[in-house]
Amino acid sequence: MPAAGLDFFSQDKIMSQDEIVQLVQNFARLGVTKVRLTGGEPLLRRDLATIIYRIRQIPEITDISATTNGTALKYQAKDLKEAGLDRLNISLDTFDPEVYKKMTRGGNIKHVLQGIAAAERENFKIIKINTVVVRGENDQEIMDFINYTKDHKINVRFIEYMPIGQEISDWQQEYVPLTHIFDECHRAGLKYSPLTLPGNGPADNYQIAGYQGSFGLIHPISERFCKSCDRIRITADGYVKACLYWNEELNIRPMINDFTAFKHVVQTALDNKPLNHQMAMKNPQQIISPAPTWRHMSQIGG
Ligand SMILES: Nc1nc2c(ncn2[C@@H]2O[C@H](COP(=O)(O)OP(=O)(O)OP(=O)(O)O)[C@@H](O)[C@H]2O)c(=O)[nH]1
Ligand SMILES: C[S@@+](CC[C@H](N)C(=O)[O-])C[C@H]1O[C@@H](n2cnc3c(N)ncnc32)[C@H](O)[C@@H]1O
Ligand code: SF4
Repeated sequence: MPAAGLDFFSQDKIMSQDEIVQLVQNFARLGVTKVRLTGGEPLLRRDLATIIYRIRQIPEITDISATTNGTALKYQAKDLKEAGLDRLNISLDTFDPEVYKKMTRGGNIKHVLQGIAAAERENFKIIKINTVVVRGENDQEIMDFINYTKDHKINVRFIEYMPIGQEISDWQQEYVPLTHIFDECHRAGLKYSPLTLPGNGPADNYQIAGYQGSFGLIHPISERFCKSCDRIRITADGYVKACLYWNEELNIRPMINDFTAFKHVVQTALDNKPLNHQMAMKNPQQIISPAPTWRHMSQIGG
């Protein structure tokens, strides 16, 4: 979220429930089997559970997950599970209330911890915590997160800070290579082994012997995973965004009820998708320019 905040879209600008469900049906016809509801903040949508329930009725969709900041989860975890949500990823970058407040620009960590506890009670297939490691902010807490996995059946994923949007100018100051986490484990004498978990994302997962939970590394910068990228993003206002780092967006909202035109837009977005984000990293200003479609990470959803 940028320091200056963001305006909420007006109601007519975001896709309706029927449009979202039809959009997923179209993607199911094109072979998509997995859906993630992210944000913005998905739990701000009052009809989220109904959307999940309706997506659950699409036979081709075998995996429904959501990524949330967790603050409203204590009220909604049960409904989301009952609606058919399989998996939940919750963002938590720190255990320190003051650092949390600073990193989230005013958030209250108590609500998130209550949300995580509510989710744990609901028996989701898996709960993951997303922790973006930012130099000088939370990189001192890596062992706290590792230790958290001892008694929590949760997968903590350390994510390399990615320069998206305005943050791009100073990203190297914020960035911590994730090999640092292995160093910390070695220093603490902790032995870890690789692990396979439910999920479709790019994380490499590990578990420390005897711990209930596990940890994962998502390293878009130090070790690119673009070669295996099979994700396509649709923004809340109905644009196809084929790559996190790519500025191009195609408006698919007008084609939702015209499958041939819909398919054509998806194909065009995929044809135009960059091979990888190397160029963006090398010379970001050239690629991610403040074009009309330019968005912050908090608007794309990861
Ligand atoms: N550059 C890049 N980063 C990604 C991509 N997918 C996920 N990430 C990073 O990983 C973070 C967590 O992603 P989530 O959307 O919570 O889930 P995931 O790990 O991809 O998916 P699952 O493994 O299915 O849980 C995102 O916020 C991004 O920082 C990708 O395709 N490209
Ligand atoms: C952008 S948020 C959107 C969903 C939801 N509002 C939330 O807070 O989880 C999705 C994920 O993106 C990750 N993220 C945000 N900014 C990032 C950055 N600059 N680099 C890498 N990951 C980032 C967060 O950890 C979060 O888990
Ligand atoms: S192609 Fe884009 S979205 Fe896919 S992994 Fe690479 S940077 Fe991420």
